[in-house]
Amino acid sequence: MTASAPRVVDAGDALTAVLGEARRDGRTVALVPTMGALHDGHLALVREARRRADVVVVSIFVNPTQFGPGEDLDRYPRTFDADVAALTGHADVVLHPGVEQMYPDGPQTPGVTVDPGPLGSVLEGSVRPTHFAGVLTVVAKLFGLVRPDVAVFGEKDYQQLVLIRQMARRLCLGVEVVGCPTVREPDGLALSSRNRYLDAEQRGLAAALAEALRAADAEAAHGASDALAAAKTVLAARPGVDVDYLVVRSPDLDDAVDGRPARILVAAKVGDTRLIDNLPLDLGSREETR
Ligand SMILES: Nc1ncnc2c1ncn2[C@@H]1O[C@H](COP(=O)(O)OP(=O)(O)OP(=O)(O)O)[C@@H](O)[C@H]1O
Ligand SMILES: CC(C)(CO)[C@@H](O)C(=O)[O-]
Ligand code: BAL
Repeated sequence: MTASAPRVVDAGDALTAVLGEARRDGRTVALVPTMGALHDGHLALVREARRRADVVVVSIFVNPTQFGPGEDLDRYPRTFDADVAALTGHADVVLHPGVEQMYPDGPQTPGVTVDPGPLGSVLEGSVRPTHFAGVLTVVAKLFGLVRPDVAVFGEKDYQQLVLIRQMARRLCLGVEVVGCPTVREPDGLALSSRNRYLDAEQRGLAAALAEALRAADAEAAHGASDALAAAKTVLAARPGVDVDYLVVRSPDLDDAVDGRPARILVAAKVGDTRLIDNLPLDLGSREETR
């Protein structure tokens, strides 16, 4: 049997019709928001969506409001036909809205921007100050268009996942936000659409991010400072990796406490390409382990 291609719709009547039909039949709907240039990390989210709902909608929209001035909005990879082909047999609907449909009154419409609060200004937000307002606003709009029962996001963008969970809860959006573990290359590099910007030498250097996180994991039983020190040692040996931040935080991104689960998060530039990664850590405490 040949797998059927997903139905491609924009944010107009066809979307309303296809979702209305599903709802009438009592089927549940999962949404996987993406910016396209799909890879196996995205497909893992789509498979999780399939496990959790009857109808799987994947949105492909390169959202201008989450890119700051001088960022890569114009050169962000756009591979729509290949994306639809990759989703064949996996997704039911591809939502591909136009910018004017998502922002009918212009991208910076006063009164419709979601405020990410203090967590939006740290870590990624300290380097990309308007980024999370753009992400949360477009995700809220996608939730409004699709009204999903479940929405699936990757842990690769961990701060984004925490903020979207907060938004869904605080705005009572009635959607279950599910996080999926990061899918990696064999050397540990987290799959990312931006990896295609890397040349061969940079690609080699980029593996240092995951290597540093693994080194932290190996020391985690000794507590947060030993874990952090191990990761720093790895990154210090790679001068071509320009670290923006390397921190250990609680799963909610508050300060980490030894003896508890935590996350280590890293962001670095390799050439002109900014990469992020993170890993869960199970922190022991020095007193217990020494
Ligand atoms: N390696 C990965 N494993 C699991 N999920 C991922 C991975 N990469 C991206 N995702 C998730 O896919 C969703 C869509 O992300 P997006 O389209 O921005 O892809 P991306 O590869 O993260 O691109 P970018 O290079 O812009 O960061 C997000 O929820 C993101 O966290
Ligand atoms: C969630 C998202 C699709 C919103 O544009 C984007 O930030 C992404 O791809 O992670
Ligand atoms: N995956 C996060 C999207 C962004 O960096 O804009």
